[in-house]
Amino acid sequence: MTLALTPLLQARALAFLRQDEPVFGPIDFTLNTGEIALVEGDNGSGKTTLMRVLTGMLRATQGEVLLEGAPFALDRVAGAIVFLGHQLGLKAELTPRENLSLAQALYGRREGLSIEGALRDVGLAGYDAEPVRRLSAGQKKRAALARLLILPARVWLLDEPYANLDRDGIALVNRLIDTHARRGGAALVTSHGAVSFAGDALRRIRLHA
Ligand SMILES: Nc1ncnc2c1ncn2[C@@H]1O[C@H](COP(=O)(O)OP(=O)(O)OP(=O)(O)O)[C@@H](O)[C@H]1O
Repeated sequence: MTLALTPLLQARALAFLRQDEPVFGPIDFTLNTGEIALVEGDNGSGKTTLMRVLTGMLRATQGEVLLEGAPFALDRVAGAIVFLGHQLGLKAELTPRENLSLAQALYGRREGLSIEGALRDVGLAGYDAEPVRRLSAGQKKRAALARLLILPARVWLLDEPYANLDRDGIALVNRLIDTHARRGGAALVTSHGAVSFAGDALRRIRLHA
Protein backbone atom coordinates (compact mmCIF):
# COMPACT_ATOMS: atom_id res chain seq x y z
CA MET A 1 0.00 0.00 0.00
CA THR A 2 1.32 3.47 -0.89
CA LEU A 3 0.43 6.07 1.69
CA ALA A 4 -0.02 9.69 0.67
CA LEU A 5 2.63 11.89 2.23
CA THR A 6 0.72 13.88 4.84
CA PRO A 7 2.43 16.20 7.32
CA LEU A 8 1.75 14.89 10.82
CA LEU A 9 4.03 17.23 12.74
CA GLN A 10 5.64 20.47 11.62
CA ALA A 11 7.90 22.93 13.39
CA ARG A 12 8.34 26.41 11.97
CA ALA A 13 11.12 28.63 13.34
CA LEU A 14 10.62 26.80 16.62
CA ALA A 15 12.82 27.91 19.52
CA PHE A 16 12.93 27.63 23.28
CA LEU A 17 14.75 30.10 25.49
CA ARG A 18 15.48 29.96 29.20
CA GLN A 19 16.21 33.32 30.80
CA ASP A 20 16.71 34.76 27.31
CA GLU A 21 19.36 32.12 26.50
CA PRO A 22 18.51 29.79 23.59
CA VAL A 23 18.17 26.14 24.58
CA PHE A 24 17.46 25.09 20.99
CA GLY A 25 16.44 26.59 17.69
CA PRO A 26 15.14 28.17 15.73
CA ILE A 27 14.52 24.91 13.84
CA ASP A 28 12.22 23.90 11.01
CA PHE A 29 11.17 20.39 10.15
CA THR A 30 8.25 18.43 8.75
CA LEU A 31 7.50 14.89 9.77
CA ASN A 32 5.24 13.18 7.24
CA THR A 33 3.39 9.90 7.41
CA GLY A 34 5.85 7.04 7.17
CA GLU A 35 8.86 9.12 8.23
CA ILE A 36 11.32 8.59 11.03
CA ALA A 37 13.53 11.46 12.17
CA LEU A 38 16.52 11.18 14.43
CA VAL A 39 17.13 14.18 16.69
CA GLU A 40 20.88 14.46 17.14
CA GLY A 41 22.93 16.66 19.43
CA ASP A 42 25.40 16.59 22.27
CA ASN A 43 24.45 16.39 25.93
CA GLY A 44 22.53 19.51 26.83
CA SER A 45 21.76 20.53 23.24
CA GLY A 46 18.03 20.56 23.94
CA LYS A 47 16.74 17.23 22.59
CA THR A 48 14.57 16.47 25.62
CA THR A 49 13.46 20.10 25.77
CA LEU A 50 12.33 19.86 22.14
CA MET A 51 10.32 16.74 22.97
CA ARG A 52 8.69 18.54 25.89
CA VAL A 53 7.74 21.46 23.68
CA LEU A 54 6.26 19.10 21.09
CA THR A 55 4.07 17.41 23.72
CA GLY A 56 2.92 20.72 25.18
CA MET A 57 4.69 20.19 28.52
CA LEU A 58 6.70 23.34 27.77
CA ARG A 59 5.51 26.30 25.74
CA ALA A 60 7.71 27.33 22.81
CA THR A 61 9.22 30.77 23.15
CA GLN A 62 9.19 31.39 19.41
CA GLY A 63 7.73 29.84 16.30
CA GLU A 64 4.90 27.38 15.93
CA VAL A 65 4.03 23.70 15.85
CA LEU A 66 1.41 22.26 13.52
CA LEU A 67 -0.24 18.98 14.36
CA GLU A 68 -1.79 17.19 11.38
CA GLY A 69 -1.79 20.52 9.56
CA ALA A 70 -3.58 22.53 12.26
CA PRO A 71 -2.10 24.81 14.94
CA PHE A 72 -0.92 22.91 18.01
CA ALA A 73 -3.63 22.61 20.67
CA LEU A 74 -3.27 20.74 23.94
CA ASP A 75 -6.66 19.05 23.65
CA ARG A 76 -5.56 17.38 20.40
CA VAL A 77 -2.21 16.10 21.67
CA ALA A 78 -3.56 13.08 23.56
CA GLY A 79 -5.07 11.47 20.48
CA ALA A 80 -2.28 12.45 18.10
CA ILE A 81 1.04 12.16 19.97
CA VAL A 82 2.42 9.59 22.36
CA PHE A 83 5.60 10.37 24.27
CA LEU A 84 8.09 7.91 25.70
CA GLY A 85 10.52 9.80 27.89
CA HIS A 86 13.02 9.17 30.66
CA GLN A 87 10.05 8.93 33.01
CA LEU A 88 8.11 5.99 31.61
CA GLY A 89 4.72 7.12 32.89
CA LEU A 90 3.87 3.74 34.41
CA LYS A 91 2.08 3.34 37.73
CA ALA A 92 4.34 1.15 39.89
CA GLU A 93 1.55 -0.54 41.83
CA LEU A 94 -0.37 -1.57 38.71
CA THR A 95 0.51 -4.50 36.48
CA PRO A 96 1.58 -3.86 32.86
CA ARG A 97 -1.86 -5.00 31.73
CA GLU A 98 -3.59 -2.57 34.14
CA ASN A 99 -1.30 0.24 33.04
CA LEU A 100 -2.20 -0.36 29.41
CA SER A 101 -5.95 -0.49 30.20
CA LEU A 102 -5.62 2.82 32.02
CA ALA A 103 -3.74 4.37 29.09
CA GLN A 104 -6.49 3.25 26.69
CA ALA A 105 -9.17 4.68 28.98
CA LEU A 106 -7.36 8.03 28.92
CA TYR A 107 -6.06 8.22 25.35
CA GLY A 108 -8.12 5.85 23.23
CA ARG A 109 -7.60 2.49 21.62
CA ARG A 110 -5.83 1.41 18.45
CA GLU A 111 -7.86 -1.04 16.39
CA GLY A 112 -6.49 -4.46 15.64
CA LEU A 113 -4.20 -5.15 18.60
CA SER A 114 -5.23 -6.38 22.05
CA ILE A 115 -3.35 -5.55 25.24
CA GLU A 116 -2.34 -9.21 25.50
CA GLY A 117 -1.05 -9.13 21.91
CA ALA A 118 0.99 -5.98 22.58
CA LEU A 119 2.52 -7.47 25.74
CA ARG A 120 3.42 -10.59 23.78
CA ASP A 121 5.00 -8.45 21.02
CA VAL A 122 7.31 -6.73 23.51
CA GLY A 123 8.30 -9.97 25.25
CA LEU A 124 6.29 -9.48 28.42
CA ALA A 125 3.95 -12.46 28.19
CA GLY A 126 4.09 -14.10 31.60
CA TYR A 127 4.91 -10.85 33.38
CA ASP A 128 1.63 -9.13 32.67
CA ALA A 129 0.21 -9.80 36.16
CA GLU A 130 3.28 -8.54 38.10
CA PRO A 131 3.14 -5.02 39.52
CA VAL A 132 5.45 -2.79 37.52
CA ARG A 133 7.58 -2.06 40.59
CA ARG A 134 8.74 -5.71 40.53
CA LEU A 135 9.92 -5.58 36.91
CA SER A 136 13.51 -4.97 35.83
CA ALA A 137 14.44 -1.66 34.19
CA GLY A 138 14.38 -3.28 30.75
CA GLN A 139 11.03 -4.95 31.42
CA LYS A 140 9.58 -1.60 32.50
CA LYS A 141 10.81 -0.08 29.27
CA ARG A 142 9.16 -2.93 27.35
CA ALA A 143 5.85 -2.25 29.16
CA ALA A 144 6.14 1.40 28.11
CA LEU A 145 6.82 0.30 24.51
CA ALA A 146 3.65 -1.80 24.59
CA ARG A 147 1.74 1.38 25.41
CA LEU A 148 2.86 2.86 22.09
CA LEU A 149 1.33 -0.10 20.30
CA ILE A 150 -2.14 0.00 21.86
CA LEU A 151 -2.80 3.75 21.55
CA PRO A 152 -4.12 5.37 18.37
CA ALA A 153 -1.62 8.26 18.22
CA ARG A 154 0.23 8.40 14.90
CA VAL A 155 3.20 10.49 16.09
CA TRP A 156 5.62 8.77 18.41
CA LEU A 157 8.10 10.97 20.29
CA LEU A 158 10.78 8.69 21.69
CA ASP A 159 13.41 10.19 23.98
CA GLU A 160 16.30 7.72 24.33
CA PRO A 161 14.07 4.67 23.73
CA TYR A 162 17.07 2.29 23.78
CA ALA A 163 18.13 3.07 27.35
CA ASN A 164 18.13 -0.01 29.62
CA LEU A 165 17.49 -2.43 26.77
CA ASP A 166 19.54 -5.46 25.82
CA ARG A 167 20.45 -6.24 22.18
CA ASP A 168 17.18 -8.00 21.63
CA GLY A 169 15.32 -5.03 23.12
CA ILE A 170 17.19 -2.58 20.88
CA ALA A 171 16.24 -4.65 17.84
CA LEU A 172 12.66 -4.68 19.13
CA VAL A 173 12.54 -0.86 19.30
CA ASN A 174 13.87 -0.58 15.74
CA ARG A 175 11.32 -3.12 14.53
CA LEU A 176 8.39 -1.37 16.27
CA ILE A 177 9.37 2.02 14.86
CA ASP A 178 9.82 0.62 11.38
CA THR A 179 6.45 -1.15 11.43
CA HIS A 180 4.75 1.96 12.79
CA ALA A 181 6.19 4.07 9.96
CA ARG A 182 5.17 1.53 7.32
CA ARG A 183 1.59 1.70 8.62
CA GLY A 184 1.47 5.46 8.15
CA GLY A 185 2.73 6.60 11.53
CA ALA A 186 5.82 8.71 12.15
CA ALA A 187 8.47 8.88 14.86
CA LEU A 188 10.86 11.46 16.21
CA VAL A 189 13.66 9.71 18.07
CA THR A 190 16.54 10.97 20.19
CA SER A 191 19.46 8.67 20.72
CA HIS A 192 23.17 8.64 21.41
CA GLY A 193 23.64 5.42 19.49
CA ALA A 194 22.09 2.10 18.51
CA VAL A 195 19.85 3.50 15.78
CA SER A 196 19.54 1.23 12.78
CA PHE A 197 16.12 1.56 11.28
CA ALA A 198 15.35 -0.53 8.27
CA GLY A 199 14.50 1.27 5.06
CA ASP A 200 15.70 4.67 3.92
CA ALA A 201 13.09 6.80 5.67
CA LEU A 202 15.46 8.08 8.36
CA ARG A 203 15.93 11.84 8.48
CA ARG A 204 18.15 13.83 10.80
CA ILE A 205 17.45 16.95 12.84
CA ARG A 206 20.60 18.42 14.34
CA LEU A 207 20.55 20.51 17.53
CA HIS A 208 23.58 22.48 18.69
CA ALA A 209 24.52 23.13 22.30
N1 LIG B 1 14.19 22.06 34.37
C1 LIG B 1 15.24 22.74 33.91
N2 LIG B 1 15.57 23.93 34.42
C2 LIG B 1 16.62 24.63 33.94
N3 LIG B 1 17.42 24.20 32.95
C3 LIG B 1 17.14 23.01 32.40
C4 LIG B 1 16.04 22.21 32.84
N4 LIG B 1 16.01 21.07 32.09
C5 LIG B 1 17.04 21.16 31.23
N5 LIG B 1 17.72 22.32 31.41
C6 LIG B 1 18.89 22.78 30.63
O1 LIG B 1 18.48 22.89 29.26
C7 LIG B 1 19.53 22.43 28.41
C8 LIG B 1 19.01 21.34 27.48
O2 LIG B 1 18.66 20.19 28.25
P1 LIG B 1 18.03 18.90 27.57
O3 LIG B 1 17.71 17.94 28.67
O4 LIG B 1 16.94 19.31 26.66
O5 LIG B 1 19.27 18.38 26.69
P2 LIG B 1 19.46 17.00 25.93
O6 LIG B 1 19.96 17.32 24.56
O7 LIG B 1 18.24 16.16 26.01
O8 LIG B 1 20.64 16.36 26.77
P3 LIG B 1 21.13 14.83 27.01
O9 LIG B 1 21.75 14.37 25.72
O10 LIG B 1 22.14 14.98 28.09
O11 LIG B 1 19.93 14.02 27.43
C9 LIG B 1 20.68 21.98 29.32
O12 LIG B 1 21.62 23.01 29.36
C10 LIG B 1 20.02 21.79 30.67
O13 LIG B 1 20.91 22.10 31.70
